[in-house]
Amino acid sequence: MVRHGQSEWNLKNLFCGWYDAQLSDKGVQEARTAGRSLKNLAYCFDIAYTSMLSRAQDTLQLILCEMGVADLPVEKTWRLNERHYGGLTGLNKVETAEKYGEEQVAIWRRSFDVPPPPMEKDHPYHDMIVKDPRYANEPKEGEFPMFESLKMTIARTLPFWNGTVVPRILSGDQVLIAAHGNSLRGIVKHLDDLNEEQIMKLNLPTGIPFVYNLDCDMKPTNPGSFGSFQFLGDEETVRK
Ligand SMILES: O=C1c2ccccc2C(=O)c2c1cc(NS(=O)(=O)c1ccccc1O)c(O)c2O
Repeated sequence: MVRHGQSEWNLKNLFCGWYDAQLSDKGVQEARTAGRSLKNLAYCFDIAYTSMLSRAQDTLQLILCEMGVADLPVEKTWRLNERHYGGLTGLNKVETAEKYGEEQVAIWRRSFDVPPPPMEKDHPYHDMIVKDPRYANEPKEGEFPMFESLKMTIARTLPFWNGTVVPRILSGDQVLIAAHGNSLRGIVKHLDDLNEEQIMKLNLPTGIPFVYNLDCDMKPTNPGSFGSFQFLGDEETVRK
């Protein structure tokens, strides 16, 4: 699995969520480097999954090109999208604190199930996101989020993991997932049976692939430092 490379909004430290920010130049380089390390380590995949957002899709394409397998089957799902930050989408640190106060920010930072405020109809990015043709078929009516807590994000990512990825892996396929910090947290929390505090401490670095080897009970077999995945290439700090 790999978290997308740095995006233009990561660079500006803005809440991005479902806004379709592009990769920064650094993010493009990170994705290429990830592809080269996967190629050098002779990884080969039968299928790849990614989100509906360009920063993850482009990271995946750059990786596949570097590996020389640009024609690998790819499936895209909203369930791998980044957490939806609701009304905070597009705000930076100062604007968030100004608008909601340091106290509220501190509560949000340490909460697993406290959601941000919803993205209202008059939000600058509301129509751009809700009316995007990429979401014509899904999420289904009533499933389209206007805000998500981390708990809510994990709850809509795991049905994809259990319903689509697990059968693939049990059939013997090697799977590559290019997604986002919080949707990948959901999968890691599930595989390593982490509690809420542990998963909130885990900050996956951008563009560094990490590997799970799973047994026939879908339990991780490789021991690891934090959780049981292992980073390829140099490991950055993965804790806050
Ligand atoms: O306000 C939030 C927040 C609000 C609502 C849901 C989740 C979070 C959240 O997860 C979070 C926040 C702030 C910061 N740090 S910060 O206050 O320095 C900050 C604020 C705004 C934009 C970027 C920043 O780095 C974090 O590191 C977070 O993980």
